[in-house]
Amino acid sequence: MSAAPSSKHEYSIACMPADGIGPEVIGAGVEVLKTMSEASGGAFKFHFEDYDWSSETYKKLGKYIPDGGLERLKKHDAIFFGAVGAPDVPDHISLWGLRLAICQPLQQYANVRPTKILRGTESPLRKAKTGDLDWVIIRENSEGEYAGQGGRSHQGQPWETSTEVSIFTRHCVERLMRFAFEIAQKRARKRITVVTKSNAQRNGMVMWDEIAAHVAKEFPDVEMDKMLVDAMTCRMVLQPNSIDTIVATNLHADILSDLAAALAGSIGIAPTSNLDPTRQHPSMFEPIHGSAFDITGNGVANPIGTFWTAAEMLRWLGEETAADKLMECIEEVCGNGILTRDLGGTAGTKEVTEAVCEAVRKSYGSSK
Ligand SMILES: NC(=O)C1=CN([C@@H]2O[C@H](COP(=O)(O)OP(=O)(O)OC[C@H]3O[C@@H](n4cnc5c(N)ncnc54)[C@H](O)[C@@H]3O)[C@@H](O)[C@H]2O)C=CC1
Ligand SMILES: CC(=O)C(=O)O
Ligand SMILES: [K+]
Ligand SMILES: [Mn+2]
Repeated sequence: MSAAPSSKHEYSIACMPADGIGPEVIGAGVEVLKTMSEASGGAFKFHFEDYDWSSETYKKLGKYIPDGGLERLKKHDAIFFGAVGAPDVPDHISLWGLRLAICQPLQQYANVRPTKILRGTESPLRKAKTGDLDWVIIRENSEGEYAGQGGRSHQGQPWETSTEVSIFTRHCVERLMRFAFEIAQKRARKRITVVTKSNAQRNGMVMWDEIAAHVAKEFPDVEMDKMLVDAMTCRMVLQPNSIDTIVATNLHADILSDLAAALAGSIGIAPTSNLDPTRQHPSMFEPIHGSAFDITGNGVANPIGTFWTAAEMLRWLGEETAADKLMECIEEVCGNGILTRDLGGTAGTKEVTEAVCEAVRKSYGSSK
């Protein structure tokens, strides 16, 4: 069972780089975490266990997760995940075979996706500077459009039929809304935007709105507004400063969070936490991006999204001070212009990783 934040300061981490640039960025993330542990003089420790579950495993064995695999995963405090997806496996097989096959049974129902413009980096938005865009998107991560309900019949026939049914249950929407409002309440601006599409989607999304309004009553100090998802894309681009916390469905938030990352500079910087807020199961931490086969093996993948992910994992495990320190080191390195190509720089994955490790050592006063 997953540990609640505790005084033991020793954590068992399942390391699952999986596909594409996953091994490159997770390798870099593990290096940074080990450096932090060492530089802190062992104030906290990690026991990493490697899991080679990937599209290669699938091609060899016909499945991503071996029998009994989920039970093995449950004994860890957290899962540090790269990305799944390979050019020669259909994307729906890989995503359902690994990422969703972990998130759903482990009830990691809250997906947290913060974004901001890091120091030393630029937003493609002309007027947005560091500090102007500082959002956290809370994505429903257990049902909605990715519930997996539906089917296909009469394949290949002119009358072929397929359904992709969105599922919204009161139980799941309510627990997610409460989680999102709690996050909004802890942030300085105490402001939440409930993203919806209740004009066109007249059942599930109408219930979604009603539950949001109901939960909002428990949080009188949180200012809530509601926005249709199409209009939300305009607001994100035109008035980034008017937004703080966003709560949205599985699909809507998936799309909005890639947009958010790009508006903050690059998809290569953004982290994701797949949380089981009850802490009954381990939570899973991953960069927001996918396996990026177009740049795999070139040594250019931006590891910042994975470092920020590592910071979010530290925070969840109760190592707040270390998490803040790591974020400060990331921003220092970016501020010094050590940036990968996606952020307009020339540094490779290795250079950025070494710079962050050095900043970590300095920050703990153990620079070599
Ligand atoms: N959670 C997961 O495991 C996810 C898996 N995927 C899978 O990944 C595969 C590729 O999907 P795409 O739609 O291409 O999305 P992607 O996020 O892998 O790549 C989109 C674009 O962003 C660039 N990019 C991504 N991460 C980067 C980084 N760290 N540094 C620099 N550039 C970066 C890529 O080079 C590419 O041009 C597919 O199989 C997809 O299903 C996609 C998203 C999430
Ligand atoms: C699958 C995907 O794109 C995501 O989880 O963000
Ligand atoms: K990922
Ligand atoms: Mn996505």
